[in-house]
Amino acid sequence: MIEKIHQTLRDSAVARWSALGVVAFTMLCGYFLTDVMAPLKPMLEAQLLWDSTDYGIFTSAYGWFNVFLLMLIFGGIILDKMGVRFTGLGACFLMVIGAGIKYYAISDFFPLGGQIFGINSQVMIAGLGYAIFGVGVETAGITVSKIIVKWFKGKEMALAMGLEMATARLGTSLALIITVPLADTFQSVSAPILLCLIMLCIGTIAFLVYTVMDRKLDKSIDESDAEPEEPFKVKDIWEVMANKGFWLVALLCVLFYSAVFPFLKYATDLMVNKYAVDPKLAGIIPGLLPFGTIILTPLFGNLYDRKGKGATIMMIGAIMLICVHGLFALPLLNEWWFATLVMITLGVAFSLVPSAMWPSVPKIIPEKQLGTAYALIFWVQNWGLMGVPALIGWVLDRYCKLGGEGQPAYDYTLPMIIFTSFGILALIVAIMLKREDKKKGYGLELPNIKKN
Ligand SMILES: NCCCC[C@H](N)C(=O)NCC(=O)O
Repeated sequence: MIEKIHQTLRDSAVARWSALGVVAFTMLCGYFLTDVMAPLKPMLEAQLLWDSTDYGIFTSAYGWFNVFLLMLIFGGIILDKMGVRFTGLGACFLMVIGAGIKYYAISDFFPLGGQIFGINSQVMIAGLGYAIFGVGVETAGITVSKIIVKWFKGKEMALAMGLEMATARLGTSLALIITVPLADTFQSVSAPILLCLIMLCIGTIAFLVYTVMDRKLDKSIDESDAEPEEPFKVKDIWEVMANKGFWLVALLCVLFYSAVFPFLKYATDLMVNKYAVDPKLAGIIPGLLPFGTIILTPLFGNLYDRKGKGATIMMIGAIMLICVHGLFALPLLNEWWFATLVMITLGVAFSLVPSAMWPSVPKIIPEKQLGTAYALIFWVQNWGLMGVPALIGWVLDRYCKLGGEGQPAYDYTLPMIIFTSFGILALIVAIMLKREDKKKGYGLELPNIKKN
């Protein structure tokens, strides 16, 4: 007798890779807006009279609601309770609303000159928009992670996560490379933000398409013999939080990402001030970083899927991070080509750690708690994404200003020492995670693809 094999839609390679393509495009649109203001820092200072502290406050707004109003944690609970379709669409709408407010604040329609809590009202309103957008894009991020686990568990999960991150980071590269030329062409700082707003609307339509695919997947799961998923309960949060492996991943995440994403917000300015790169071209060098990760993150993800060694990969990434920021801090070879080489190395580190870290979470946490676990990790990470840019902006204004006509505005040594320290702490945590894996047998050093 021929045994009937009950398949679900995720067993179709075309279906699962198409689903990935659609949600990855939505994330690309989100990442574009996230980093669009970074290359504009010198323009914001020259045209809108912002200083580094204003820029730091605005950039830190990304995490205001996620951190203080616990929006990310609510997002994770909603995700586990209501599912990916409802949560993903809600996240897209928040991104569009936030981007709209940010555009209004930077556009010519905004009345200049006011203050809110003693801070430039333009900075505060742009920050409000960015804070709402931050809730949307982070919730979209955890939703997409859960979507990938749903379609790819036991298959090419790390490769899929790597490809999703790679696509999303195309958005970061676009932001860093095309923003200044676009603002110059239209003679307007707000023109690139308007483009982001349009792209976010298209990204929302793409997610709507995904909801149709997701419905079909659920239907095929219902019709198969697959075990039904246990429903999420609030006590699951405490279970996740009682897990030491979870905390180590969360700590590694905040330390590692604090040395990368906030660094990117200042990297264009670093190129101008330390390496004397023309401000019009300065975004190209940091723009190479996400570009490098576009190729390498899926490559390392594929390696993890097939060969394992996840904990070791994270340690190597942390060591490279320390070397890179150390080299940026040293008064050595202040040449654009040297900065480019170091930036490419950072791209390798920035591919290694995420390609192993995100697919390791489902090895530590059961699937029904994954939304909450990713949300908690993103919440911890958001303390860094919020606090570090504000800290660096303040440090620049307070300790790094250089005087004199024709001189660069800032000495970046101290900010780069701060970023190096995050790398050192990340390495210590990565070593602890490897030890914990040995003790608890999470399987971080084992391949993800199960051989039948
Ligand atoms: N510039 C985008 C910030 C996204 C942060 C997000 N919480 C995250 O960590 N995503 C994974 C990644 O490596 O991009």
